[in-house]
Amino acid sequence: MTIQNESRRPMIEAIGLSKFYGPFAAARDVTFSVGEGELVAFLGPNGAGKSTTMKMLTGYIAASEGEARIAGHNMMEDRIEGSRRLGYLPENGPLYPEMTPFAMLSFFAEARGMTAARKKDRIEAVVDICDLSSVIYKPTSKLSKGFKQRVGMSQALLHEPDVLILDEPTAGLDPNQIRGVRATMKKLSETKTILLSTHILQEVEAMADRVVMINEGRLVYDGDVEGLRKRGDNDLDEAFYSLTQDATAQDATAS
Ligand SMILES: Nc1ncnc2c1ncn2[C@@H]1O[C@H](COP(=O)(O)OP(=O)(O)OP(=O)(O)O)[C@@H](O)[C@H]1O
Repeated sequence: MTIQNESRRPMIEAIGLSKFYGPFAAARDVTFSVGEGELVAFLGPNGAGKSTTMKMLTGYIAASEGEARIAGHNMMEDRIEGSRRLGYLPENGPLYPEMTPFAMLSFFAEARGMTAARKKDRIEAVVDICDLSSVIYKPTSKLSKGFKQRVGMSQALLHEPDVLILDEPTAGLDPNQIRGVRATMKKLSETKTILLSTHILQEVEAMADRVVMINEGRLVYDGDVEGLRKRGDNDLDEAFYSLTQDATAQDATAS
């Protein structure tokens, strides 16, 4: 990716997002944006607040404070328009595990008001992209973790969104499956804006050229992979360690 973020149209915007559960802040004043065509890794240890922030960005849960925008649409006030542009892979994979992938994709295509011809085209397209042809008539609950993730991905891609928010798309997969999912995402990143969460550093190195990192609900880094590496004496593991020690002491700007 050669264009700097500043010159791109913002497609995913977190503007001072906070989520409180009683006195506990799962996310606190999280602000960042992802420009058109960028693939950004959303990094943080378990429990850092990645899923919570992604759920606010997609409009799946309401923010306690702040605003989420997708392609310029406020996801609380204008969620339908924003959702037309957005594909979301939730952390626990596809909905409706008792359905077959074909039944689920048909259901979502109809719910989105697709014509019969478009429904057929789009189902064929996502079955091809996600390599699902061997399982489309098997109940999703009976599929391997890798196939379940791909079913979730097919649902996220069905309406041809140009923005993708993917919550740990490689979680629980074996190395071959991870390779497949990464290849799919690299291909998708040629035409789409992608935010993907992970707590795996190799994933960041392999996929993204920008990293947004949170710890204990707060943003602790927003910059390129090289800048992150420098935070840890040229070692990503070290950078991750130091940025997750004391969230309140961190400077959230890139070096
Ligand atoms: N509905 C809820 N009620 C209370 N606490 C919650 C709720 N949802 C999330 N949390 C807490 O908020 C914090 C952030 O959770 P979140 O799932 O966003 O983290 P994460 O970075 O996605 O972690 P992981 O990588 O383990 O999925 C955790 O401490 C979690 O227990």
